[in-house]
Amino acid sequence: MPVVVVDADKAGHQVLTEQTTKQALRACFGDEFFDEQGNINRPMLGRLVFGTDPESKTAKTDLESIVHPRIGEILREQIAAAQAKPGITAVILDAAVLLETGWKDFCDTVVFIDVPEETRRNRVILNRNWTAEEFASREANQLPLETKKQLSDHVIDNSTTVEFAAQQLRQVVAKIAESSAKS
Ligand SMILES: CC(C)(COP(=O)(O)OP(=O)(O)OC[C@H]1O[C@@H](n2cnc3c(N)ncnc32)[C@H](O)[C@@H]1O)[C@@H](O)C(=O)NCCC(=O)NCCS
Ligand SMILES: Nc1ncnc2c1ncn2[C@@H]1O[C@H](COP(=O)(O)OP(=O)(O)OP(=O)(O)O)[C@@H](O)[C@H]1O
Repeated sequence: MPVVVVDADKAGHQVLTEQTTKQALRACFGDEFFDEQGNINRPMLGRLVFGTDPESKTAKTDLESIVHPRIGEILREQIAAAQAKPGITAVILDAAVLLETGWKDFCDTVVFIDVPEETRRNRVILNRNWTAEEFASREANQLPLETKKQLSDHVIDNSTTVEFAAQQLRQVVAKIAESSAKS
């Protein structure tokens, strides 16, 4: 089943390398968030915006107001490019903040990937080198998962293997493709 995945985290990283964004971020956050080559220090910015300091919330709002419009543009472009490819069954937009940002409007259907809290925490500690605190603060900065789940059209259980989750995803994509072929 040919699908294209558009990754919002990747688009976010790309935006942080663009000159216009870097100028706006330097003006907003200062030189200390850049290394000697002029690249943004992502871990440092992450610590600020997902931190417990009183200024963290404002910093996150400032960061998002700078980067989200441009990320949205890139996502739209990537989705359009994927749709133009021959033989594509679906385009999957992978975005943690899909509902918060309104990027949901680029989609026909919203799929929630369901994983118990302890498993989620263990996976990112193991694979992303996050601490339990980093995991908690990222999630606390998103809509509550129960809300995300309620606002979604489909739920996929990813508590076990990637293969099992992929199998469910294939079924969801087939169902959507079938109903859009009918309409
Ligand atoms: C703060 C930044 C510099 C931290 O970079 P870092 O490499 O540590 O994280 P990365 O970008 O890989 O994101 C990893 C995860 O953090 C969470 N996260 C990232 N940004 C946000 C956000 N604005 N709100 C809530 N959670 C977020 C998501 O679960 C995401 O999948 C970076 O995340 C960023 O620029 N965020 C703003 C853009 C954005 O919203 N990106 C997420 C698109 S889904
Ligand atoms: N079924 C699975 N078995 C083992 N590890 C998994 C499984 N599914 C995902 N992971 C791992 O869990 C971590 C988080 O998964 P993933 O990046 O897909 O989540 P995400 O919801 O997109 O997170 P974020 O929104 O923060 O990017 C990754 O390191 C990934 O490799």
